[in-house]
Amino acid sequence: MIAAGAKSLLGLSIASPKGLSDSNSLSSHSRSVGVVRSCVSMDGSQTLSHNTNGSFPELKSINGKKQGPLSTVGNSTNIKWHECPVEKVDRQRLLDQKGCVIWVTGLSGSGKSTLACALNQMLYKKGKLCYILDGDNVRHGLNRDLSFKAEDRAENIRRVGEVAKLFADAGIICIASLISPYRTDRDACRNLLPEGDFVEVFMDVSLEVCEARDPKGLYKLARAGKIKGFTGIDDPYEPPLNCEISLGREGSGTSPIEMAEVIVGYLENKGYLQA
Ligand SMILES: Nc1ncnc2c1ncn2[C@@H]1O[C@H](COP(=O)(O)OS(=O)(=O)O)[C@@H](OP(=O)(O)O)[C@H]1O
Ligand SMILES: Nc1ncnc2c1ncn2[C@@H]1O[C@H](COP(=O)(O)OP(=O)(O)O)[C@@H](O)[C@H]1O
Repeated sequence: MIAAGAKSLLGLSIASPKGLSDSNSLSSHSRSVGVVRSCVSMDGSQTLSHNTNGSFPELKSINGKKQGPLSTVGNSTNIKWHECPVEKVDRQRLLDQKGCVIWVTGLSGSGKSTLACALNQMLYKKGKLCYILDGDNVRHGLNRDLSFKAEDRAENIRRVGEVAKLFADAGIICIASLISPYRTDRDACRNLLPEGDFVEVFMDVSLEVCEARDPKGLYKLARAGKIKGFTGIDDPYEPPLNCEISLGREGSGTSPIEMAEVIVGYLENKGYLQA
């Protein structure tokens, strides 16, 4: 409970979540802060306080850190990374889990979305916070400008990889379920994250099975030439060479729940279901 760790520091009252790391403690930053008034949240607990004029303390002035150099990243010039005293490790303690990305790749109809939902439900029941980035869904908004030609698929994966990285940094278990047909695009997402935090899950389901399922009728349209560049029909799919988890090979008889259990077991073993 946030109130349990509330700090009163020379007039600066900061709600300190259970286990806020000492290295991030705000106590040493309190000197330059003037008169402040605490906020009391709905449950009566004390939260981050603000100055009497209503503004929150200026973190830049209380940080007292030297400013780093300006950078150029892509087309963004003169930009600077801003640090915050509340870091990933603190968010993870709050959630009692470790942020990571479960990247589910496979043909259309291989069961990516079904698995993502089953996994989300299973982790939710264990009190773990997940968020699903599903290819179909993300293309309804953030990536609505992208087509299915190779460079747009690459941009689709790049953006989702970056968003997934932010979710992982938030301490959340992010499940990204996209066809993501190209190895280099998936590997680029892997390389955005610390070692171990990117778990590639391959839905190893044959084209024949996916086509027989055809829940949206897209394979039928692709076979009829009404959809061009459909993955597996007239567009490539490159299966992973070194994924962490491979699921769904015919004959294994794995249901979505059994598949989700495999991933939960993996996360438990690797320590991601605790801070
Ligand atoms: N040409 C073509 N090829 C493959 N898939 C197509 C295509 N056109 C539309 N769709 C629908 O889009 C869904 C896949 O989107 P993704 O963002 O996951 O694709 S990709 O990762 O950019 O390749 C995919 O959803 P899933 O069936 O859930 O995989 C399809 O419903
Ligand atoms: N493990 C499974 N075994 C049998 N059928 C499945 C399994 N997972 C999903 N399905 C079915 O296959 C179809 C495609 O699943 P879906 O999750 O939408 O795949 P994708 O997201 O990869 O396109 C759906 O009709 C779904 O009910």
